[in-house]
Amino acid sequence: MMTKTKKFSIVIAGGGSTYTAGIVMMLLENADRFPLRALKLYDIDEARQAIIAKAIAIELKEKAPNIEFTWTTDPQTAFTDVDFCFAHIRSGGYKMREQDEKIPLKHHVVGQETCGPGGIAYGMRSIGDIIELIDFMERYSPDCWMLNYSNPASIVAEACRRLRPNAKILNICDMPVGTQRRMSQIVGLQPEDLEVRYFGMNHFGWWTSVKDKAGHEYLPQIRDYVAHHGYLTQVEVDTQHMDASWQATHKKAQDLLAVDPNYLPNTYLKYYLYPDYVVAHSDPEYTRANEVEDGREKRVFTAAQKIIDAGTSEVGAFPIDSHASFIVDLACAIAFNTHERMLLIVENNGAIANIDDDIMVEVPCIVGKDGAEPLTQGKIPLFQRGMILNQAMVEKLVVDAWIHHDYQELWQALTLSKTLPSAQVAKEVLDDLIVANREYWPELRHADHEVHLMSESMMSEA
Ligand SMILES: NC(=O)c1ccc[n+]([C@@H]2O[C@H](COP(=O)([O-])OP(=O)(O)OC[C@H]3O[C@@H](n4cnc5c(N)ncnc54)[C@H](O)[C@@H]3O)[C@@H](O)[C@H]2O)c1
Ligand SMILES: O=P(O)(O)OC[C@H]1O[C@H](O[C@H]2[C@H](O)[C@@H](O)[C@@H](O)O[C@@H]2CO)[C@H](O)[C@@H](O)[C@@H]1O
Ligand SMILES: [Mn+2]
Repeated sequence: MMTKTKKFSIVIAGGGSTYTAGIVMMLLENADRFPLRALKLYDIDEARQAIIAKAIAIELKEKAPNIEFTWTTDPQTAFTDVDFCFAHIRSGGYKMREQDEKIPLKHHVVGQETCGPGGIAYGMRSIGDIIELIDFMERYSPDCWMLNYSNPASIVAEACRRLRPNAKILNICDMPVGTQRRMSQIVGLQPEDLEVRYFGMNHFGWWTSVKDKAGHEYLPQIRDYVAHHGYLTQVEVDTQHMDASWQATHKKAQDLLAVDPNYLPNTYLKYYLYPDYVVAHSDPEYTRANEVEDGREKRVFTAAQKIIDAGTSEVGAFPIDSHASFIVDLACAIAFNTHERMLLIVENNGAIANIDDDIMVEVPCIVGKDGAEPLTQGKIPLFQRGMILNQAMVEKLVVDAWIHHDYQELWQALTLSKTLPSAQVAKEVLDDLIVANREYWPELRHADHEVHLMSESMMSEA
């Protein structure tokens, strides 16, 4: 365990991310509990990262000149002498997110960043990149911890479990944090006043209890609210939430709750429970990738350029992404052995009693210097168990396909996904995704020719 006086060295992988500047500002705000001696940005896109980095350099010179700040595209420089790696890379960038969303929609199938075929395509791009980051970290700073929130977190976590089982990596998502904040507004408390029980996988789970520290259960009250309004609250909690598409997602939770009124659903279940509704309400010519390019990305890069041009952040400092303080909570839990309770993506090993041990689940964990210890959530009902087992096998098939370079396994993954209506449509979507991802995916081998022909003739008979 580290002493409270220790100052940390961190590297942010994906330095050119739309989130980097807000997270650096958040780190400054949290400097009293998580002091920094060095901060590095690492990215493979030198030009993109340089815009964010030069602006941050100006801000840090004005606000925290004692932090040694550098940016680089060289892995050795980036990963040497670091205590934590915060990883938020986007393999393939917004150009490929757009393809993940638009290709399935062309086939009248859900087109989304982390769910359905888009998430599978993104997973096939991310696995190799995250494994590479882990290897850099282990080579140059073997004691370093990676706090990963690069998506698709669920597939990435399963790939890490398979390929780097002993790596010091914790996978975390901000969705439960954000929704818990909405729940706290619904009941008139602060997020930190609430303690939850939750089970599922990333972007795919249910709250079974929301209590205050005295043990009062708010689930019924929140359920009544969500049944009428979804998670829509009146307070502007952060700018990302205010985009109309996010508001619609929070509102749709009321229809998710209707399917099982016992538990509070994760908003992204809409992609699995109402895929036809999602497709009908999507614009195949203008998806979330375009919204972000025209919104968050433009805002962040314009603000950075303004600071660079003026040579001072007085023209408009980056906003603090206070929402991201959960990353500091996680880092502190490891650094200071705080045993904080947080929702993380971990190997099940009995946490959910009636699903397989080797599924990567999202459950409350106690976090300390050795990592995360999942808290048992007991047995779950048939409906959720069926949904989880289905989705878990989809994600396992994706990782199998990536490891074996196997077309058949990837086709099976898409076929199994609740977001696709048939093996035929799954094949058509997959074949288009393969063309679009040629630069990023391993080249997939087709199964034995005879078996393949047989399956084609079986399909034409049907
Ligand atoms: N888990 C969560 O809750 C959560 C929340 C928000 C965002 N995210 C994820 O954070 C990531 C960043 O999102 P964004 O919208 O800011 O994307 P972005 O495209 O703006 O930033 C990602 C950066 O990663 C860089 N990059 C890509 N591949 C890389 C590699 N192999 N090594 C180093 N850098 C690489 C890109 O060049 C880019 O600068 C995405 O994966 C997104 O899905 C996760
Ligand atoms: O469409 P984007 O790029 O704006 O967001 C995609 C991410 O969505 C989730 O994060 C939400 C979070 O759930 C919400 O509480 C709020 O803070 O906004 C975030 C979006 O910026 C999701 O958890 C991430 O994994 C996605 O990358
Ligand atoms: Mn997430």
